Amino acid sequence: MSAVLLDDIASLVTNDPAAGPGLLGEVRGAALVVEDGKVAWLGPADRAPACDAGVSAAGGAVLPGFVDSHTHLVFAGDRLSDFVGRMSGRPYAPDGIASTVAATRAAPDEILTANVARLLGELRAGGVTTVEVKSGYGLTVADEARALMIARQFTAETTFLGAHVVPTEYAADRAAYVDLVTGPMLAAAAPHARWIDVFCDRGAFDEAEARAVCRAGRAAGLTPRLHGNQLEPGPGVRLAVEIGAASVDHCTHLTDADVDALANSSTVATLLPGAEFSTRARYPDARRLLDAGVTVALATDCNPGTSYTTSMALCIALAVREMGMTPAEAVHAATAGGARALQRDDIGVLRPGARADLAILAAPDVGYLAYRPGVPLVAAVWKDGRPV
Ligand SMILES: N=CN[C@@H](CCC(=O)O)C(=O)O
Ligand SMILES: [Zn+2]
Repeated sequence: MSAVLLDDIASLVTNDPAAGPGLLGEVRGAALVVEDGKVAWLGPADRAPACDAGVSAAGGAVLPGFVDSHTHLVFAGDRLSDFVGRMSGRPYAPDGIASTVAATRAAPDEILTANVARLLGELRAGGVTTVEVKSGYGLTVADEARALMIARQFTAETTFLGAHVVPTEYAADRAAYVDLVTGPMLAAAAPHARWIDVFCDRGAFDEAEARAVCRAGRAAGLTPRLHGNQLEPGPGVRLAVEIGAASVDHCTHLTDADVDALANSSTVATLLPGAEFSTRARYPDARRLLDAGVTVALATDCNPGTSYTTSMALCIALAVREMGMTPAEAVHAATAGGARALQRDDIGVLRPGARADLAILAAPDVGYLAYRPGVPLVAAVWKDGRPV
């Protein structure tokens, strides 16, 4: 296959400290060569090798494609009325999930598949090149397996979230539902999933239930990741660290002990500011986590209940404006941080041998993603070395 030179890059974010200074490993006045879907070379433009073809970045910034490590894309219907209620002061509660479960169970495969495709198109247009997708709005053996099979058509990063909430038909017997999730539902889901997740929070699952779900998932070959500490301080972060989860997501209400535990672990803290925006909740304190040495990721949490956005740029802007991150830290968290949360080293970075997944901005610096909030700055997206 022929080599393609991407030239006229004002600022190239590599996330590779060997390539340039700072957290982002930035090269100014750069070029990048793509071959066979991978990065073959990058560096100052005046040292670029000759190539068969060339593309101009038109003086824009180029960065690794965003890695969205937390989404719930397989659903039907919407929850606009919940959102409107919250904007008038009603608090978020997980019981709203039941209405999305009902709509999702009733929807034919074609509707769910088309919905995922539409949302993935939005994510892609906004610069996301890798996406994790959870089940969790089926909550029966057949509906959870179906959600994962649909998600698998689009991504290898699929997550079994049968333990999202206890569905209404099991309200009188929670233990029976945990048995279902850790038994027949897990058996049906595992062939279609890489990860297992559990919502460990008020109104969802307690520590013992969450531990049982994670243990069963690990025994079935899935790696745990958790929703934790979204609604109140609780056991989620502690449990995630204890079991060696890849990531604990939300992290809005943390104790000093939680922050210490994360700092001394390999578990990533994935922050989801779209959820705080759309539930009018307090934002997580990213500064506190970063200063303690915790690895932080940013993700959209795209779902109809708490965060119906596909815009990673919005998440970056909120992280900078509301959570104490610098623009560089937020961009790093949305790229390299997401890759860490998915335990991937071939994405979230641009260096020779990495996947040529990248976004080209109609702006000269990635700081513009926060500086110009709400403006669609992603001019082009390449996945595996090809414009998409
Ligand atoms: N918090 C748990 N799950 C989703 C919300 C699901 C919903 O309300 O539909 C989240 O990550 O925010
Ligand atoms: Zn979630």
